[in-house]
Amino acid sequence: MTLRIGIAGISGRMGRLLQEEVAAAGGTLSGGIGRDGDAAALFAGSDAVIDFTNASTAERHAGLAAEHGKALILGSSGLSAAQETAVMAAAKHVPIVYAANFAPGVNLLFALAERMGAALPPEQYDAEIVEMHHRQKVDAPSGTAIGLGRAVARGRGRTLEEVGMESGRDGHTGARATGPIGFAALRGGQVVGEHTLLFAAGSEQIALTHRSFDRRVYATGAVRAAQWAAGQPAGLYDMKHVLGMG
Ligand SMILES: NC(=O)C1=CN([C@@H]2O[C@H](COP(=O)(O)OP(=O)(O)OC[C@H]3O[C@@H](n4cnc5c(N)ncnc54)[C@H](OP(=O)(O)O)[C@@H]3O)[C@@H](O)[C@H]2O)C=CC1
Ligand SMILES: O=C(O)C1=N[C@H](C(=O)O)C[C@H](O)C1
Repeated sequence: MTLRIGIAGISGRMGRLLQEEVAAAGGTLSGGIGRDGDAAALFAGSDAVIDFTNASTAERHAGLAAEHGKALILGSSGLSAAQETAVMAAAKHVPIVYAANFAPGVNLLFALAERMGAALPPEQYDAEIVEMHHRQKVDAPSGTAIGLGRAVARGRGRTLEEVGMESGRDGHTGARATGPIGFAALRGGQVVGEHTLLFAAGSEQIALTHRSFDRRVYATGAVRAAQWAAGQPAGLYDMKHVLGMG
């Protein structure tokens, strides 16, 4: 039997592509909902649900996945700490792939960010993350930018909360502090997604940039994650597990 995949956010930019990618991967589209849809019925009739909606809906869908015993692929960004805690609680009951970014190249960048964080000490190298997205994006910094910040902090043996985030610099900010990771978010036009991680020191700078040209790269990754997750025990996973990078 083919995997029955449901889509939450089916009329959105991602949802429209996900429909095509489910078919291309040989899955069965079990249904799709927008804001007025019946989420409980979607979960009941699916083996796995892919959610690209928004933070509060994602939290609710994590609860429904646990209740119905179904795998969940979570692409929505902008979740608060409390919402992420709720996702972690649901993942005790079902497999959940919660990925800030489903593009393979970005997941390699996460691994490189951790290595760079470990190799380039904060006393000498200021870490800055710049991202740009389309004008419709409602959250900032992007989930991917935060993921990069978390990876750099992890490389430095700390959490992002411990090292601190400096974002929205404006006016008389004073000199840059040593340690916090800087974030800048640009919004405009129809930019699919661009992220640059850079480390600046007194006498050198190193920067890595990822650009997505087509959001289909996320849809392909999310469907691949659904096929992978359906065979996994309960737990919280991300794309590095799906790609065999973790
Ligand atoms: N992790 C990743 O790789 C990626 C993550 N994203 C994230 O995915 C999310 C969606 O992005 P995008 O597709 O561009 O956004 P869109 O705004 O285009 O689509 C979101 C869709 O969610 C639907 N929605 C809103 N509330 C609910 C609800 N309660 N139940 C079901 N559906 C609901 C909306 O439906 P309606 O039409 O009824 O309003 C809308 O169509 C964002 O958080 C974005 O940051 C995006 C790309 C890649
Ligand atoms: O909203 C988007 O479009 C994207 N959101 C994700 C994020 O917040 O990082 C992933 C990708 O950058 C596109």
